[in-house]
Amino acid sequence: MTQAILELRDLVKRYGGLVATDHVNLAIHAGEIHAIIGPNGAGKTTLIHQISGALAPDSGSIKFAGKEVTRRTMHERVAAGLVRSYQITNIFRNISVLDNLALAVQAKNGSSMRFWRAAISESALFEEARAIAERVGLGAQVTAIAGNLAHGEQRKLEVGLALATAPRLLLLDEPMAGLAHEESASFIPLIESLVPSHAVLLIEHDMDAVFRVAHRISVLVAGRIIASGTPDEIRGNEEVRKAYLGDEVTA
Ligand SMILES: Nc1ncnc2c1ncn2[C@@H]1O[C@H](COP(=O)(O)OP(=O)(O)OP(=O)(O)O)[C@@H](O)[C@H]1O
Repeated sequence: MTQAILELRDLVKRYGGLVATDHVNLAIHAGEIHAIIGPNGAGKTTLIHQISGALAPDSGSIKFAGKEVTRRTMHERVAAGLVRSYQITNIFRNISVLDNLALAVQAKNGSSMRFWRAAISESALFEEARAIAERVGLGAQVTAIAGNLAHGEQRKLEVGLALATAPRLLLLDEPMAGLAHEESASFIPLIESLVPSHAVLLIEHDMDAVFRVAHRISVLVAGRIIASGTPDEIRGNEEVRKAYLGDEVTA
């Protein structure tokens, strides 16, 4: 097994009397797609907020790439390569796909002055932006105004914006929510293509997609991880069936 890129130890988050994250221990390995599934209200969003840095845990620790990041800001985590892909809200809707990506690449590189300094750096910027557009399947839409893209294409652009920050671990929070069937289907190869160059932590309600793309799955119920394993192991786990899956993935 490769080394863990992300390690959660005894993570706890309470909302008043409710324990939304109940002593969670979890290791995500470099190059893997790791999905977290669980019923509504299980604590998936709360967990991903703590990993991204949007929410501070009450106790426990988060280690990323061997370093303690529990009290690090979201910005510091992004700089270290721990990046969450936001749903659409990140996109500048009035500019092109390529300009959106170029701005994200520029942001990663720091100074806004650098953008104007030399033609060579500007062309390198757009070259990188174009490569990312290709990578997320938007190569033919680079000149399109982002706000005019179809919903599924905007989701792909969001992933592209996250990729522009050169993440080591990408947090994908329900990337397929609200997508039509064909749009979801075209998202699956995109998620698969992110590894092994990036690790992916996926939260997704579409069980068919999860069981297809994930290398490992952790099941969260009432704030606790009740099982972690390969899709086959999770499918065959009695406790998981009883607590959550039922007959949903018995095929
Ligand atoms: N800010 C908050 N204050 C109080 N309770 C909260 C808060 N945010 C979430 N909760 C509660 O914590 C529990 C976990 O919520 P969370 O949104 O993390 O679950 P989830 O697994 O992401 O659910 P879903 O799949 O429906 O999005 C739920 O019982 C929820 O009602």
